[in-house]
Amino acid sequence: EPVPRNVIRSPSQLRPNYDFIILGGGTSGLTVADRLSEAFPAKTVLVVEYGDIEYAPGSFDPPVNWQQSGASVNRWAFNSLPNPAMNNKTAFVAQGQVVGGSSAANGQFFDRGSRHDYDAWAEVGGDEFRKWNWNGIYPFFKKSVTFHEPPPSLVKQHGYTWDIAAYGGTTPIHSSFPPFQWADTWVLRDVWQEMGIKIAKECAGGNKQGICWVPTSQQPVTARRSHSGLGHYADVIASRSNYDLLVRHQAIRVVYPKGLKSGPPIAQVRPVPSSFSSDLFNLTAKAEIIISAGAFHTPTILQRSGIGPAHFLRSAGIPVLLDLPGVGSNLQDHTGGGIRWNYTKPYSSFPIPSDLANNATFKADSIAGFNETPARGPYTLALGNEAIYVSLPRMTSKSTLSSLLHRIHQQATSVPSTAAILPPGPDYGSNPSMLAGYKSQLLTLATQFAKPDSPTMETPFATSSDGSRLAFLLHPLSRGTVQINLTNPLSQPIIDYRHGSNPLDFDLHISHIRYLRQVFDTPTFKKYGAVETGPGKEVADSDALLKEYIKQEIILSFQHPCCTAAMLPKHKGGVVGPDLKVHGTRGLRVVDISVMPLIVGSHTSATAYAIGEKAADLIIREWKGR
Ligand SMILES: Cc1cc2nc3c(=O)[nH]c(=O)nc-3n(C[C@H](O)[C@H](O)[C@H](O)COP(=O)(O)OP(=O)(O)OC[C@H]3O[C@@H](n4cnc5c(N)ncnc54)[C@H](O)[C@@H]3O)c2cc1C
Repeated sequence: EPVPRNVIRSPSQLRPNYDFIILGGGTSGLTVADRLSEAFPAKTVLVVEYGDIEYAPGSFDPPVNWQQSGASVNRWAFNSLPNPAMNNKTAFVAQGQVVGGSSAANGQFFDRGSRHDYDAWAEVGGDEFRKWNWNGIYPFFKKSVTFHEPPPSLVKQHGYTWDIAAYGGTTPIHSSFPPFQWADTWVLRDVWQEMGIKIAKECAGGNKQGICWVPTSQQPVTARRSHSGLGHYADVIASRSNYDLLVRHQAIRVVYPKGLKSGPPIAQVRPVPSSFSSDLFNLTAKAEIIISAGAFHTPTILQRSGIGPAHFLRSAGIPVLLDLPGVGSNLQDHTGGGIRWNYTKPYSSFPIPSDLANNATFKADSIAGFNETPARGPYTLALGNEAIYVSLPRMTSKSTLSSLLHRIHQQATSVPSTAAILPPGPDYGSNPSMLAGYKSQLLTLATQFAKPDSPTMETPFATSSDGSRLAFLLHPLSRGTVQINLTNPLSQPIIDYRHGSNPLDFDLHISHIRYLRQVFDTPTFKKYGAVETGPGKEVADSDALLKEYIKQEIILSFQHPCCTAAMLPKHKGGVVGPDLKVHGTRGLRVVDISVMPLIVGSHTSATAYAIGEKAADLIIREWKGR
């Protein structure tokens, strides 16, 4: 397809100024840009995006680049600092670097959190933040996506279930169920039911527990990826003369020439690649600067602007404009270890995932099938479509749960222990606002963990003949940081997850793995002679050995970094208020998943869209008629 005329590559093509300037053209950023340019035909919107625009949807998708690893043209790949509590292992974590952001590079698993996850945002924040509870965000989930009901033939073949009441939007962000499932999906589906886990009809409507079918963020029929670069830019741009997109440019910082109260600030931007600070140029917004550069880059823009943890900024030689220690703190992500096994009795399901690697004819047919219309075969599947979600009360004994909750309360109510969990120093562990915020988070999570319908563990499936399954820790208690690189503040940030720095995360992992091991007692696993290869009974029976196993096996990022510019009151270490305005500033908002105060118990793209939709609604209400 031709590149639309509004794609801009050089500053000379820009208008003299814009009403709204959005820094980062990813999942949430383009959602906001689309809605603002639609609502205000007489106002101009500019998006500044680091990456390029890709007009071959699918070119970094299957079959060419299926389940890619490492960096590529459309994504950054980072290694975190070593995690001392995890045998000093580093996390590998990617971020979309393209128009569409991570929605153009992700695994397309398109679930939403439980209603309790969003209610927890409101609870941690307090009364002012109530509009972000489940009832407040649910309409924006519905608006954010067009769900395509599967045809009866697929429903019959795979048993897909859904509840159309959870959807209802007409936005060209599409979700659907693929025509294909691996044959051995049904093995684990049987196993979960034998363990007493119930099949849920729909998990996107706030009640998320049990065995869930999860749609993929893709077009039905063609099975091509649906992402914000298409649905919130390419698909809508023909009718918008007020929506510009500047690609291959990096937002460096915002500047308040006349002080914080006379915003909006100026945005300073430079081309990519660039090694000269003289390449920097200014962009002027009449209404607002809106930051949506993702959980790693949003805090770097703020920190380079002098908005962030004061002591750290001074050590970086940056004049402090605003002391907001929450900028770049509160980093969360999902981690997980799991169980492994081999089948010892004949296991004849075909096809299973390893057939793509081992069976050349099957692989060739799968590639051909993906390119047909309608598409068929395993490459229509992206990351998969099913998972179980289980709460602590449904997996552990009452005494294990109450001991865990007791220890969370102890951490929250004793300042020395709360402080010892956070990063050390005056910006974090000895900062009263950061302590107050973390204490609230712990107490809120303890309440949530006690609820039988609030899952703490996700395990996606299918299996394969040599099986392994992971237990995602949906609500971690450890908190990390993102900081600009002191030797080169314009380069990529330093990511310090600090996984396991709250030792109770190990207790959660231990509960999850012990629970998952019940698969070995099910008739279906016995039928196939499933033999456990990890962790094994001896290890699993010992807290100490199981902890070592977890350290060894754990995956340290499921690619869901978030929460680094949290929506919380300032006295709780928050960066933005309930209207997503940066505390103490004028004309500056953050609208991406950095604003989550607590990570949700789900993959994060659907929530990124919903945050973008709700942010746009707030901004439109404020500027209507002005
Ligand atoms: C490999 C991978 C797999 C994933 N799998 C899934 C999945 O299966 N399901 C799911 O729901 N979620 C998944 N996620 C997570 C999900 O996609 C993201 O959490 C979500 O899309 C983030 O949205 P965002 O708007 O906050 O940021 P992004 O969509 O990442 O947008 C940020 C944008 O800002 C741009 N940018 C950054 N810095 C600058 C700068 N200084 N100047 C200008 N532009 C800048 C980036 O290039 C990017 O386009 C995955 C993510 C990755 C990376």
